[in-house]
Amino acid sequence: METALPQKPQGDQLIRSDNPVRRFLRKTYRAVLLPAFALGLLLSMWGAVAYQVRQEYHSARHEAVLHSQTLARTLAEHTSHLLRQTEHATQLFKLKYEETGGTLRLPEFTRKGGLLDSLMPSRLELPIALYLPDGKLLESRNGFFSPDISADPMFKILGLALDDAALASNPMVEPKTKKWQIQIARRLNDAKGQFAGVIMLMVDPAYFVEDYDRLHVEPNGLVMLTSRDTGLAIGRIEEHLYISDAIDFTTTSTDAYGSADELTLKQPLDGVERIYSYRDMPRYSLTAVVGNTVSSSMVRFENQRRIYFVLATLASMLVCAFAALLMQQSRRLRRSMLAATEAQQKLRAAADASLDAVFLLKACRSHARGEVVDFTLVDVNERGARMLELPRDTLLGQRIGELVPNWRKEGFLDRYRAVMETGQPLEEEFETRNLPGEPRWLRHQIVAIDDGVTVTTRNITSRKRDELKMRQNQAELQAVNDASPLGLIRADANGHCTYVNRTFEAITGLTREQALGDAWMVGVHPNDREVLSAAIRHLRDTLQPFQDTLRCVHPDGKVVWTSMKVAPIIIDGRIDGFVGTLDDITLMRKSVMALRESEARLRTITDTLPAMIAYVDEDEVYRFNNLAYEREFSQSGVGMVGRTIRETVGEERYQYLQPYVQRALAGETLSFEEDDESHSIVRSFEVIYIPQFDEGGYSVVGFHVMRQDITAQKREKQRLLKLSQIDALTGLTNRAGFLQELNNAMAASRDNNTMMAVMYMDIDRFKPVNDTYGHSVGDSLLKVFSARLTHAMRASDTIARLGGDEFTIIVERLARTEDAENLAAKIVTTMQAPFELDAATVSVSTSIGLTFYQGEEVTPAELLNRADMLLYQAKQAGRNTYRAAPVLSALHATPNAA
Ligand SMILES: Nc1nc2c(ncn2[C@@H]2O[C@H](COP(=O)(O)OP(=O)(O)OP(=O)(O)O)[C@@H](O)[C@H]2O)c(=O)[nH]1
Repeated sequence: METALPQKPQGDQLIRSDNPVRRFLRKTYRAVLLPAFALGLLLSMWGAVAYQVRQEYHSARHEAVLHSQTLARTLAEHTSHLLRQTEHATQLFKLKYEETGGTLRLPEFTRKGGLLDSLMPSRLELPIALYLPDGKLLESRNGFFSPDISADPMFKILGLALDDAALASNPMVEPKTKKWQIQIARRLNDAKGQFAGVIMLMVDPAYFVEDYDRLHVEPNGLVMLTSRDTGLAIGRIEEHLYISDAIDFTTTSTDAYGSADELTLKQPLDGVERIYSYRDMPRYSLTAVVGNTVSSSMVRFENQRRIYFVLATLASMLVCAFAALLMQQSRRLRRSMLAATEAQQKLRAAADASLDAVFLLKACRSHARGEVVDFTLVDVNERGARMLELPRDTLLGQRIGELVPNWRKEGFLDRYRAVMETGQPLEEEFETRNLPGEPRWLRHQIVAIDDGVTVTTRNITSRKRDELKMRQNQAELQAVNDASPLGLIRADANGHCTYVNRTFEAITGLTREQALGDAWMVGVHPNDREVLSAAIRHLRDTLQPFQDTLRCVHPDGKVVWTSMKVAPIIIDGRIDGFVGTLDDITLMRKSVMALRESEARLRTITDTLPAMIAYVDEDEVYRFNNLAYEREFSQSGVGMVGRTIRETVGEERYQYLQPYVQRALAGETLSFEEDDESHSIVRSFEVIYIPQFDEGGYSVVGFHVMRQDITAQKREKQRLLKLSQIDALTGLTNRAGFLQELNNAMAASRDNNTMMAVMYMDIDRFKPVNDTYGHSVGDSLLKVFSARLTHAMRASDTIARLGGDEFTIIVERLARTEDAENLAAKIVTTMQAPFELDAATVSVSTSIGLTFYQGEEVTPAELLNRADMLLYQAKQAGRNTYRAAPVLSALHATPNAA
């Protein structure tokens, strides 16, 4: 919670609300101000430097001009002096000439150590000539002179002039020698003062400039004499001599620093820049010019200027660097201000958007002691206003003690004051009923600010409810875990135990505190700890649950057998921990062991029995079988336990057994016979299925099978049965056998819709035979009668002796009734022949009752009775005949008779 929550838009917000043009101008102003200031500073500085350099330049230039001028003056004075000396030489000649009455000649005058040498350096060997008054050359020395100068203006002037002044010509080029010369001439007078001729000397100006070294001209400096009238000039630079007739120059005589004559060549002599000055020699129309090179004249200035520029450059760099630094700092400051403003706005927005109610409170102090007695609400966000259920504007400026009842009583004032005094923030959660609306849970954060506190409040009622719910769930989960019959253990990814339930404590004998961390391993039997290592490896390799049996050992040595299951807790494909369960199987294991012993005993017993015994579960899978069963059904020595009946007995036999199996699994105890023709001999088995119910007796969980070979018993039974159905005297089927056969024949007739016949016959007057010949002869007659009857019938016919002298015959698959009647007639006839007996020959006859059957609804007894009735009718008809009729309509129809 920050200490300030601005109420109004700040400066940057105002800027943001400006129109784009003003914003652009402000930005431009901010961007340009500092660079412009730096630029102005640089311009001012460089302007000052330039001004100073310019001043220095002019000063240096002026000094250079003055220096040149001094040299030019020296040159001019030297030249003037020499020329004046030349004039004096002419004057001396004049004087001597006139003294000698015009006899002085040049040799005399110019001889070594003569008059001329007294005035002029002899080494000059100045050309000298003496002209007659008519202008003709009288004599000359050291040079060429024109032979006639009568037309020369200077000669004319001298001829006319009366004064004694010498005339000097302008510098000129002597046409013949092409040398530059100054002619100095003086009038000679004779004794009468008449014009007697002219003495003339010629001076080569080169001489003046050749005397260069005296002037101390700077290296590469120029020394020059020039004629203002002719433009002829002769100069020297170092060892080079320049002669020109086209030197053009201008002169300036004043400048800002006082008088200084400077000369400027319009056409430079060479590429070297010089500062020239001059000195006029008006008498000779000459100007002495001296020029020093700028490089040598201005060397001090150049050094000075260089220093100025270096210093100015350094200063400029400093200004630029400083300006750049200022701009950078300005940008940073600007960014910081923007960031601060933005952060302030975001903070405000965050405060308004916050899930928390935010209150900014300023301390109210008592006048007397300055003690904090209340707090004024300086700012509050929207959520805070909603919490107090008042508009925000209304809340601002109000005292919190008046806004929230019981605020002081519940100790908030003291806590706020404590936060202010200690500076330590306070965070607490509490339930309040002081605020409008429902009672609620609040989380309160109090932070000290300057002379107040900020209070951040969040409604955590729902979270508190969730926590309560979660604690309830945890308690429930704890109770469930503790009530679980399974021991539960939770371990982290390193296998360190973090939780066990009560059952785990009971199984391992360790308390929860003892089990945490790695200590729970001591509860595992030392020989089984490798199982745990294997479990961890398995889980890490496969991420699949692991199950095995594990022994736990209590501190007192008691061993508990458990079934252990461990599964990894996988989060994002990585093992985050493990959850394991321990199931106490000690009792079950004892039961299993006891069961195994019992089963072993049972197996021992049942293996000694000849009967085949097995147990099949509800899935028709063998769970037990004895040795006899295995011998009967095992294929290739493969055990049967775990295999189904279908797999064991084969598909064909299973189809036969399936109905019985289903009946047994439906809860029926049943017994049936099963014939086995799979071997070379046909064997019969008696099979008994006894269902096994679960403990409650409600559902069938399987059935017991008892199977024994009854082939021998069955054969004996059949033999006895057969014996019981045979008449001992005649070997024919007796009454019981006949009734069985009759029953079978009637069923076949019905099934096949075929007709059959039943004959009931009796020997006529048999009693007299017994009476006459004795009972044994009677028996013999019965035997022979039976044999003759058997002979007369087909093998497929059934012939029986019901008793006494009564016989019955079953004829099946009759095509017509007539066939049976013909058979009856044939029997009657056959029996009429005498019977040759051992003791006597006896003649008897027989009577037959014949009836037919083809699916009618009559019983065997009724059918037989019907034949008996027809026999009676045959007897009544006088015997030795037969009577035939259908079984039902016989009473109403007239029976056929032989
Ligand atoms: N020898 C001998 N006689 C028998 C046997 N069983 C019954 N009898 C006699 O057979 C005689 C049967 O006589 P009946 O059929 O009643 O009389 P019948 O003389 O044949 O007279 P009708 O049948 O009316 O022609 C009786 O006298 C019986 O005692 C027997 O197994 N052996």
